[in-house]
Amino acid sequence: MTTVIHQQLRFVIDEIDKAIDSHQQWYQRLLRVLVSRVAPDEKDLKNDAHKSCEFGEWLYTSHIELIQEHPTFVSLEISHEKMHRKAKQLIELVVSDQGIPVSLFDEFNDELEKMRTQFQALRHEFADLDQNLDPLTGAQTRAGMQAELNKEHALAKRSQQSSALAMLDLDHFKQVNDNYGHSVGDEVLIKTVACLQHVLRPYDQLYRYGGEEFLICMPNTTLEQAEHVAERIRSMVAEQQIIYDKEGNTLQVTASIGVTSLDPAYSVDDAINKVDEAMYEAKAAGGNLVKVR
Ligand SMILES: Nc1nc2c(ncn2[C@@H]2O[C@H](COP(=O)(O)OP(=O)(O)OP(=O)(O)O)[C@@H](O)[C@H]2O)c(=O)[nH]1
Repeated sequence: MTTVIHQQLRFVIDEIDKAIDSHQQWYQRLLRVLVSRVAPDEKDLKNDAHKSCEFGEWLYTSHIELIQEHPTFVSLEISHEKMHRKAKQLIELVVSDQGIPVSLFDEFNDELEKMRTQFQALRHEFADLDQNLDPLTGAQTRAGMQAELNKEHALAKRSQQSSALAMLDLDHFKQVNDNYGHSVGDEVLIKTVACLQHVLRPYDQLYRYGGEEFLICMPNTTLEQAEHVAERIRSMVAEQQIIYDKEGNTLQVTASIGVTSLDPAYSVDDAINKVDEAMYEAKAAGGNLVKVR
């Protein structure tokens, strides 16, 4: 699991690096066309020039969930296309021996700058994610959690959108370690995160909060929706069969899950306390339950 996430993140980071590099070279060539009037590349004069550059070819054929719905990637896609359109206009003027209005050149530069900034922001974000992966499960560690939750909290405050938190703790996990061994316990943790990642959306955030405790942040999600997600997770975890020996014998585990909203009226710490209390309420009521606060 970890390897898959790590590889995906590395792949996206490499593509971003290549895109930054290839656009830098592309920009140098464009300047030669605009200043020294050398012949332009035919690709840059096409209406879909943004799809023909190296980055465009990758972007429009890639099916990586991680980037498809990412808000910065969506903005990047827009500024990248706009930038190529402006470049096409500049080249057309030069080719037809006309002067370039300052306003058009400024507009082109603005889009280029926007695109570069978005590339850098994405690169940082993915590199941070990669660095903060829990080596066992592939969930995020707590390292960047507080900052991310603060960001989400501020966004919820500004946009009036509701976000939700869930806390999941495996029931009687110590017994799994005691009865089947630590490596089976590890396998249970890996499988639990796989369940979580199967149910969660790409931009939900999943943190390993403690040994067998996970915190989930679901942006743009109502309390009711979050409860529904938690219920799906609970039943999926409970149904999962975990093989614990060579004969293929299996064990099952259950989880207690608390849910609360990341309410702008309360602090992030208050929300974490509330979701923790809800999780303990589920545990106290016998486990394998979802409780909402
Ligand atoms: N295999 C494995 N075990 C871990 C890891 N991290 C923590 N644990 C174990 O998780 C267990 C947690 O035990 P408890 O806190 O008593 O929780 P519990 O047995 O689930 O009891 P309840 O939460 O009350 O249901 C301990 O035995 C830890 O050693 C890990 O990375 N791998």
